[in-house]
Amino acid sequence: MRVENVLEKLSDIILEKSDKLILSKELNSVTDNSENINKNDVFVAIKGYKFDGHNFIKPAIKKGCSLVIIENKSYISDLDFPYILVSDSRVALARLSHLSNEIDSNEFKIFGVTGTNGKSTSVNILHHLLRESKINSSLLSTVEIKINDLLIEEPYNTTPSIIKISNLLKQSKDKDVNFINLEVSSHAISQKRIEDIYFDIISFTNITRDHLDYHSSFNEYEKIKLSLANNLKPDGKVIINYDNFDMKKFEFIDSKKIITYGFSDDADYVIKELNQSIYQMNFKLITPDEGEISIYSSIIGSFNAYNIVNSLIAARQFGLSYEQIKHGIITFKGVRGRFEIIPSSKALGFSVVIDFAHTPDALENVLKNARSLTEGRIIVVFGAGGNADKGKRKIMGQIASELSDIVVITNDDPKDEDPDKIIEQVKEGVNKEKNFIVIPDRKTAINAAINFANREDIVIIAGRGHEKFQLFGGGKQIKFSDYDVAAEAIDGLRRSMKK
Ligand SMILES: CC(=O)N[C@H]1[C@@H](OP(=O)(O)OP(=O)(O)OC[C@H]2O[C@@H](n3ccc(=O)[nH]c3=O)[C@H](O)[C@@H]2O)O[C@H](CO)[C@@H](O)[C@@H]1O[C@H](C)C(=O)N[C@@H](C)C(=O)N[C@H](CCC(=O)O)C(=O)O
Ligand SMILES: Nc1ncnc2c1ncn2[C@@H]1O[C@H](COP(=O)(O)OP(=O)(O)OP(=O)(O)O)[C@@H](O)[C@H]1O
Repeated sequence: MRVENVLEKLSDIILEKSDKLILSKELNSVTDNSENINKNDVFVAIKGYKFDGHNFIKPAIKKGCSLVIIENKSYISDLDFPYILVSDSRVALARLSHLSNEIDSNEFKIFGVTGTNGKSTSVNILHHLLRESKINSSLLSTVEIKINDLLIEEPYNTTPSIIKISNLLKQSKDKDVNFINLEVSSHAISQKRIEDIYFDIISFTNITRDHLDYHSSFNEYEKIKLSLANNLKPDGKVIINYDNFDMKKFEFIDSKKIITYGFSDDADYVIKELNQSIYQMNFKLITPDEGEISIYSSIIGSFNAYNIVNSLIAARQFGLSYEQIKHGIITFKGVRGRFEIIPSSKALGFSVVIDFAHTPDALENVLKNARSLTEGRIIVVFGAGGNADKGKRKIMGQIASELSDIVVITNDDPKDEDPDKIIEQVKEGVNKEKNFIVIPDRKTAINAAINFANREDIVIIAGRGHEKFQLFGGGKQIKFSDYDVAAEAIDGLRRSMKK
């Protein structure tokens, strides 16, 4: 990549350029982080939420970058260095990442899923279906980033930075991986983490309340999510959960591109006769091309029936046969921390489930699903995360107390907020006539809930799913896995019962 290539790639967003540019200058790579500069890199200054990258131009130059891309004109006056002023640094970062990696999203088949819930599960299912059919596939999801079966990283963000996505596309290309499964968060869309990535299939699972700390209103959150459709390839398809959306919202998309699914008879793929126990689920699916088929799965819940059908439609679009798909669904064991049952709880006659439900809608779904599975009681342990949407806390308290028999309110990831205040806000929604208890220490809360359980009960430990650390103020992290803590409590109980 040379300076002249950069100028060409950014031509429509360049506002001004320095007269120090040497067109033939060979550049190494591109980064927006002054800490990661290698010699001859391009440094792109991004105004972020915590920092302004423009303040790191000098350290970046000191570390050996050869070109800076900036967005804020006021930094030019004392800059005696090759620069390009652009109208949008985030767009520049995306384009230059793809340029330096020599990738173009049109070379890949990309499945992008957005929605408040169901993204990770859907992309994981499609990745599994492709892998079971011996097809190369990459997975970029909250829980894991994988190229084929190789774990590359357990990420922090749901959608990685554009630099990371671009690098993963490059690594995928080098390994002959053509299929990419990408979770797309609303933050990623608004921060242009998917700029210049065009999708073959875009799926909308549902849009319910979340992240209203970040987006100014629900309408704004919804608008951002729906705008993902602007990144559809010309021959791409859009998959929509018919039960969860007013289809009028999609009138801006050519209806020939839309494929719907749901329990509603009006959907293109109709789910029928869902039967489930705690260990398996089966349902019938009326398909437009194969008539009625039967689906068997070891992941359960009507929300997972949605996720399965979502991925099934994408798999059909990517050319898999129904035989391949049905086989893949049977062998799919679920995503870590998503209605994950701890097998050892079975020996105690009740079930302990780890679930990532951290939105009102997800909590409602998971509790309703649990209720439909047992005659016993539902015990829920949950809290609400700090530095996040405060308005959802009371609603989650209401839902928990309405839909379960015992509510144990505890800490989630308080982050920089006062944990007791978060608990108070959750408690506001709880019906005080019903059984509830506040145990701030999460380990003690999980232990208590498991000790409350009797035969046939289901204990739902909600909110943190697969996460391995609990986050407290000032960036303090404590190793904490809901699964491990619950498994230890179950073992302790089993040992004490044997005595
Ligand atoms: C608020 C937010 O979303 N921030 C995300 C954003 O960071 P940012 O652009 O604001 O960057 P910043 O930290 O302010 O820094 C600004 C610039 O200065 C640069 N810098 C900074 C320091 C320095 O020493 N040198 C330097 O050059 C940085 O590299 C950056 O270019 O872009 C980064 C890269 O893409 C993200 O990692 C980061 O996610 C933070 C960590 C985060 O917590 N995000 C959450 C809210 C989030 O994105 N969540 C969604 C959805 C989760 C869900 O599904 O529920 C997600 O996709 O993960
Ligand atoms: N299709 C769905 N509709 C509603 N709730 C769902 C759906 N799928 C999963 N859930 C619930 O949401 C939780 C998170 O599921 P999943 O990880 O698939 O969603 P996500 O959109 O990827 O969320 P995140 O980006 O926060 O990881 C699950 O543990 C379950 O409680």
